[in-house]
Amino acid sequence: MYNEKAYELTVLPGTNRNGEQEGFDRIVIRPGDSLSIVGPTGSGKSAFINDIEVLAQEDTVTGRTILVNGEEPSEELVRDPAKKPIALISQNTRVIADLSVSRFLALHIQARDTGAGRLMARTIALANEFTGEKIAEGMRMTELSGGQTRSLLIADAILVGQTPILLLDEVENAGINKERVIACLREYKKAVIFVTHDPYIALITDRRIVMKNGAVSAVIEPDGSERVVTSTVAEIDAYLWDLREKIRNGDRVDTPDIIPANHKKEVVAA
Ligand SMILES: Nc1ncnc2c1ncn2[C@@H]1O[C@H](COP(=O)(O)OP(=O)(O)OP(=O)(O)O)[C@@H](O)[C@H]1O
Repeated sequence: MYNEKAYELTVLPGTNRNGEQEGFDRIVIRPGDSLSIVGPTGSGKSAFINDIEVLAQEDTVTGRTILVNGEEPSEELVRDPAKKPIALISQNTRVIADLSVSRFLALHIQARDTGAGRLMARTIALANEFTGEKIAEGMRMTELSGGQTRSLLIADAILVGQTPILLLDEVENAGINKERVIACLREYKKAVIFVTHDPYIALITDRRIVMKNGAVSAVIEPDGSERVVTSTVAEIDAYLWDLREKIRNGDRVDTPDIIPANHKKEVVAA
């Protein structure tokens, strides 16, 4: 089982779209780390996490190398899906097996042979912490909404697959509670890398990697200067989450103010 072994990934630089060397030395990703990958459309965000997903060895378009625990990964780690320490969940991830939620989880639990009791109920309960629309055991996998599917797959990767590294590609618009996902991944000591256009995710991750022209152009670590903005964005995000739920429920919305006035002043003063 993965959780018995900690995995550390090291990304070594490749080249940008003009074939020029990237300007970083190495990026090390440890258990419990959260990273976001930001940058304009076409800047190479997906290519970056694809390198991690395939454990690139200078054999992708970027020429990057990924080391696992400081070494070139074994063939088994790269090829065997049951051994691979990485799960990629994107906004396009769909489940095509026509199974109920409980059957899908039962098959995965059986395949992973975790032998832990109540794992199915715990996985569904965890998924339900991530999504606003509750998932029930008897629902068909193919009938789940995008948000429900992503929530269940993230919970499944954490509890059943016990995958140490999660790559989440633009899942923010999919109706999942990002804050809860990040807190949970920290709690379970998972490393998580978000490809994101969402300012809130970018601000609450431990590091943000900025992409330009196919290369990493900066690695930004919080230094406290963004603290006030982050807490304001948290409030806006919570407000929007609530608003979305109300509108989805068919309610009228009449909440007048998004941010308390004192907060606005702090932001202006910052
Ligand atoms: N270092 C690189 N060298 C050569 N080609 C690259 C490099 N990085 C990315 N590319 C190519 O550039 C194109 C755009 O990259 P990618 O899809 O990763 O961008 P993105 O930032 O994820 O875009 P979007 O936000 O639209 O999803 C792809 O065809 C990709 O293969």
